[in-house]
Amino acid sequence: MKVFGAPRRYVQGKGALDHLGPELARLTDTAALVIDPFIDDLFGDRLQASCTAAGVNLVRLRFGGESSPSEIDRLSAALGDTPPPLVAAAGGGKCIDAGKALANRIGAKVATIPTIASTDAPTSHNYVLYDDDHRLLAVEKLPANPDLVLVDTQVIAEAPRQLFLAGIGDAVVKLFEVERCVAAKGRNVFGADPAFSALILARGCYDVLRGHAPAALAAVDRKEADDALDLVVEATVLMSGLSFESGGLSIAHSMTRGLSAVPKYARALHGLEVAYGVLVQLVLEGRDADFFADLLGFYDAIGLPTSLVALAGAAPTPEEASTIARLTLSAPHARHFPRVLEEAEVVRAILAIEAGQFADVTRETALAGSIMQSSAPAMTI
Ligand SMILES: NC(=O)c1ccc[n+]([C@@H]2O[C@H](COP(=O)([O-])OP(=O)(O)OC[C@H]3O[C@@H](n4cnc5c(N)ncnc54)[C@H](O)[C@@H]3O)[C@@H](O)[C@H]2O)c1
Ligand SMILES: [Zn+2]
Repeated sequence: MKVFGAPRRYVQGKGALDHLGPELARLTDTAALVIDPFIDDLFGDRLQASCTAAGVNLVRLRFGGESSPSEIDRLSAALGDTPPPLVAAAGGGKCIDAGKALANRIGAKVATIPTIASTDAPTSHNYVLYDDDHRLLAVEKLPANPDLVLVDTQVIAEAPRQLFLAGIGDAVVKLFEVERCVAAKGRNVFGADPAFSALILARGCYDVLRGHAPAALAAVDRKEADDALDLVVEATVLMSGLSFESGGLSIAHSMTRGLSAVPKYARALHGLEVAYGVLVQLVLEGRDADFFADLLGFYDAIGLPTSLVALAGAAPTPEEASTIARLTLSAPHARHFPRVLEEAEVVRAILAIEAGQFADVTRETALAGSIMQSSAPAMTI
């Protein structure tokens, strides 16, 4: 069976925050709002006013900083005995995930209001829980994707550039991962067959980023939403999220399992880690020199990392490269590749990239993995 999941309604534009009230009024007359304290100070009163004008009673809860069971206990207790039928969350990925966890706990609908375009949390039906020491505990699932995603592009334009760049990195890899998952007949995030629509969205996402990411970053530098930023936000928040959930993942996201186990890379932003990780995937796929010249030109133009030195300021030791390769291959999405990968070839790819040898290693691994050409049914658009 193939499954395609998506939010019920997506609203994006300059000044979208002022539409929160009318949008929530379509769903409920009472809502809780889990809100990043920084965002509450800037926009909390404005969100409250929009809801009051639309007849929606909004209970504001300031987010404590971690998407953890103890934080969900605290937020849930603050709502008392009559929890609202909808939980909205305004902030970064952690705050949104805490809002989703709270909603799941009390059986409420979900609305997300991302204030940075850095992750796929706003549209997905997943949420990530950590313990109070910031260690990953679990990835949980909501019964459905959010009922509403509301994105104010001016808020995103005023947020930090590096988080916007990380969102671009997380989105640019989706085409290559969905292609591999589809070709390998892998499973998407719903545990089902990938939907062809997800591949089309991943292709559209990639094309938007290649065409408009530099101009969108310039808009972030000016702190002013424009048409380029508008398109890129739709790609990084909506298209990226839909394409990975319904299309599936591959080596690029599997690399985060290896990178997060090596202290010098563990603190890098997720989107920058996967932007690097997809280079390892593409070397293993056997892409040619022209392909890399084109893609690396794009990376250089916008500041995405083309090596681990660029990601975190230090090259891996051979032992660290082995650790990264071993843990990467233990990730479930690593099976979404047309052949079974050996640890040694992943290590070779990692070390070759540090030496700037993208296409040299390509020839070697392409020969070693020649079954890839014959067993991968190409899905072209
Ligand atoms: N649910 C999913 O599908 C999914 C997918 C990817 C990642 N995640 C999760 O997302 C989290 C990471 O999210 P993130 O990268 O957004 O980081 P984050 O949520 O930690 O936010 C980063 C910082 O940005 C600040 N911030 C938020 N909006 C701002 C604004 N407009 N201007 C200035 N600062 C602002 C926040 O206060 C915070 O300090 C992780 O916990 C990860 O597990 C979830
Ligand atoms: Zn991601």
